[in-house]
Amino acid sequence: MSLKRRFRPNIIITGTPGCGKSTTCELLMRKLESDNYNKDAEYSYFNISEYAKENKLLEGYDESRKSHIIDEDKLLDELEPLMRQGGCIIDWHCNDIFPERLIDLVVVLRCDNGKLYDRLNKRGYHLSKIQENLDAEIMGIVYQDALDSYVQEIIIELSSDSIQEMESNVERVAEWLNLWCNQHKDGITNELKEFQKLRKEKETSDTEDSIE
Ligand SMILES: Nc1ncnc2c1ncn2[C@@H]1O[C@H](COP(=O)(O)OP(=O)(O)O)[C@@H](O)[C@H]1O
Repeated sequence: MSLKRRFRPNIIITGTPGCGKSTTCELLMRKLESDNYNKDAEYSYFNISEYAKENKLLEGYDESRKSHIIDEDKLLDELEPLMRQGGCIIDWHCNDIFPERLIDLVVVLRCDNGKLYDRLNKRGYHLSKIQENLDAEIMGIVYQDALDSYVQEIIIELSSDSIQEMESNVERVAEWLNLWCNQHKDGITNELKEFQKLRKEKETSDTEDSIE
């Protein structure tokens, strides 16, 4: 027996590499964990590149891109049960592999090309890899992937060119999480009551069966 509804939303923070996904997620997690903004908040952060490496969800290495290839089937097998419970903050440049029913908000971070060049150059990326990412950002590939996979209403594009913008993005996402929890509170409470009632009835009938 399991609850149909999740208690907290699942969100994807996505964008071209270098747009600021990890930094934004770290700041968001710190906000959610530290202040009294939402006492009930319990969120788990998944930096998918790291998570896939740690959990051996890789299917190879792309020598030309100098990056690991993630086994998406294995990744989904691992993540789905966790996402069904809600409260997952997913950090990945790919956003189109997750089932629509499990995603509540997709945040696409965008970045000015000059700034993106500086960030990727600082990271030591080869020029061809930098160019590939700059092209992807200009063409809005990640945003288009999101539009192809989810309804437009749950997708927001946020500029992340400066620290001030990143801080304001974190505030907005945290507010949205809080709002979602408030809006779904009644439905969840009712379902939880119903769930507990059904579980109690089942336990009682199991006990009666075992006495007979
Ligand atoms: N909004 C921002 N303003 C200034 N610097 C940023 C911003 N977002 C990220 N950075 C810097 O850019 C670099 C790449 O950020 P990161 O979060 O690792 O990007 P991603 O996870 O999208 O690859 C880091 O050095 C980070 O400090």
